Amino acid sequence: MKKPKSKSLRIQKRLSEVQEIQLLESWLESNKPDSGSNPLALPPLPSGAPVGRIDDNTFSRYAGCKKFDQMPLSKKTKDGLKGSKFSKMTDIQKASLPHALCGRDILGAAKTGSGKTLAFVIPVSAYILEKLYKIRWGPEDGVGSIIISPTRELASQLFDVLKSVGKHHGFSAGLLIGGRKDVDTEKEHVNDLNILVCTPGRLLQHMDETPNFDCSQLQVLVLDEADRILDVGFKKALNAIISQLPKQRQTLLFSATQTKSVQDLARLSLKDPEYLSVHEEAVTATPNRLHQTAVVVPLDQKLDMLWSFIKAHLNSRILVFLSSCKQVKFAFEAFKKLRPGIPLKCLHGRMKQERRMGIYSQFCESRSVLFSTDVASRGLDFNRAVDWVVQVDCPEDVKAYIHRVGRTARYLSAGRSVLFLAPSEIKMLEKLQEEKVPIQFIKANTKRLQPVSGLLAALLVKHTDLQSLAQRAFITYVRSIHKQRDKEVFDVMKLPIEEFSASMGLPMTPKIRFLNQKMKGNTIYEESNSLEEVAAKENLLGIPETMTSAGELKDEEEEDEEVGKGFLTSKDILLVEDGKETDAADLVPATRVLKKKKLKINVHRPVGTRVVFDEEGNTLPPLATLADTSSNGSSQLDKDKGAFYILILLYDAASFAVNRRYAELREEMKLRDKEDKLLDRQRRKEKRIKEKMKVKRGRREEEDEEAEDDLSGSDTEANGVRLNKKSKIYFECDTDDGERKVDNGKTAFSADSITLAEQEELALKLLSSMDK
Ligand SMILES: Nc1ncnc2c1ncn2[C@@H]1O[C@H](COP(=O)(O)OP(=O)(O)OP(=O)(O)O)[C@@H](O)[C@H]1O
Repeated sequence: MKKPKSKSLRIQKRLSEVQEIQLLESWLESNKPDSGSNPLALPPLPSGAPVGRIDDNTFSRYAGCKKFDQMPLSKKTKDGLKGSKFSKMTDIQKASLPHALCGRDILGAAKTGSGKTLAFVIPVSAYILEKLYKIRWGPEDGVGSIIISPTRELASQLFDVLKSVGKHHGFSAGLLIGGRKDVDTEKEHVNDLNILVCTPGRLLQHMDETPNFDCSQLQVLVLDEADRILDVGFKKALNAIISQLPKQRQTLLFSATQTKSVQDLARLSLKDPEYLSVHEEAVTATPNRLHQTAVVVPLDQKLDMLWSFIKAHLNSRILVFLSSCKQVKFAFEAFKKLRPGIPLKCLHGRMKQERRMGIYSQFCESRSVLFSTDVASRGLDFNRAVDWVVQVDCPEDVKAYIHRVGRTARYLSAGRSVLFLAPSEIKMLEKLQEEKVPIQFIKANTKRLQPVSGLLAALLVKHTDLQSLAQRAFITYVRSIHKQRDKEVFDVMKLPIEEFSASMGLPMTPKIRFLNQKMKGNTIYEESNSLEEVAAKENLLGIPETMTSAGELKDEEEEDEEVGKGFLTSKDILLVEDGKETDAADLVPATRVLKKKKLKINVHRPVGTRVVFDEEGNTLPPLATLADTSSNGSSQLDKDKGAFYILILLYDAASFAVNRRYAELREEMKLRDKEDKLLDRQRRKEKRIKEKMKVKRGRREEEDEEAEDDLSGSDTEANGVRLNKKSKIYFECDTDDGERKVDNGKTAFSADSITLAEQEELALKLLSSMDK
């Protein structure tokens, strides 16, 4: 009896949905604007209308809308947007939403922090919602939409936005990222999800391993940071993913630095894509509220400069970019021990995922300094609260620069950035300017530089683990420069190797084999290696570890050692239909110096003399100050407290201390070496003497036997014994100087130094004494 009742209820429900759709269609029809009518005057959509996609005819109507309210979005989406405090659309949202809602493929480009996320999250949720309503999309229909992000943190952030905007909806969504342990539980749930937010590696893993994983019904594919995902680092993984997706789908590509490569786009089988570059005509490629500066800092002073910068901005939230995990680890560990007076954190691809997420949220919440690799360079929003972006290591290209600085000055907020350029990297400044990056070149104020090299040297003596970290960081940095593609900016032969090593507190310059070979004219890694090959060899620079599938697997392996923690964390929520939330995702010891370069720092200079460097790294006359900006010569410090002046200072005392310490260490090592050699020589000498003695003793015994044969008498045995005994004493008390002590205290010469005649004479004496 119950069955027919529930069936009738279902029919009733379906009918009301059909009525809702009809209501919407009639509303759309009746509200069709006359040409020239003001789109802002559109009345709101009927409450609860299941609006998703629009057709080409209705598209133009929404082309001029400025608010989310005016768009053909469902009440639930609008409520979600309102709840997240989004009302006015940003330029990219205005430009892309109507197209996206029409089901068109889009290549969306807009400056960093301009709201691209919503530009794809809204159509995705709108479309999935529409599907849910119109064709009764259910778990059995499989995955309807996939959003791919290059990093785990970004995927997680996207997922949060989706949750917030889709709060009132009933679709299910899941976060699939590397570094999470409970893949099996993930496999059980993944088939029930309508929307997947994922990193390429993990998605591919599910495609390969999860039974019945079905993407054949996929409707919308989104690539956030599209140029990065289409880059060589992800090429194989992405090709494998694409090969398993249906060609009939909508594809949305968004990035601040969009790809226009025909080859890339062909891989994605885009259909007449809309290229929406809202800031293409803009004077600058970066946000207008971002104040960008660059300063020339010799490589061996970059740590001094960073330390001074941090000490001068203790009340700021600072994001520091370094080029490799090892450098991040070293700078973080060393600076932490030096206690700058502000909390320090670090983020890199070799960290366990939970820790990464924890650090990310902590940095969003409180004032601190975050040392990071490029893993944090794209997409992350850090609560729009980053005051400063400091690029200690030069970014690999202009794109990387734009994404790094884009972590500040997001949406309507302001921000500042500073780029430390080594004299050999100055070409980067030109490249940035060519790409419409309004960067102001400033000179260093040497007065406020606080050198840390001396302190680091002392730390490294105390903490051997830190010394090994420093060595690795040094080698990784040098190698990364060698592997950079842009040889105009990066030239490993121009690096002040010894000075750089000393600036990290290292007592000796670590040996770098490839550099040695390069100097001899043979490079280990050919310059013609593709980035992909290089990336396969090592995860360096613009290829953050997490972004390569290899990197992700490694992290997963590490994490697999940890048992018992589930993948269904509170951050990965499946929004289930009833609205309830369900839990868902090289060191060679330093012995030889490769190239003797003349130290720029004159150690014979009297301590306390101030040295000022110009932008080429050359010394300037004493007390030259570099505080003025190049353009007007006015003191930037006076103008703006926050602006960055550098600061070079009394370098002598520190460098003198470092050099003295190195000299002491060298002396100590020389002494130990000498002692070891002496000991070894002595041991070998003793061995030789013993062997000779053995031979002599044998000869002596033979002679004694002969003598015995010549002698008459009855106590031969006793005599022989006595003779042997004396012989033993005679030879056993060898001294090092070739003298032998006999048991009666008289000195006798060794068998080596007495002649045969003397030996015979001695034997006769002994025999005669025995006769007595
Ligand atoms: N319409 C809007 N109204 C108010 N705030 C918005 C709006 N759209 C986006 N934002 C906010 O602007 C900030 C930047 O947005 P988002 O992260 O989407 O930028 P993006 O263009 O994707 O940046 P990136 O290029 O770095 O990835 C976020 O804090 C977001 O909440």
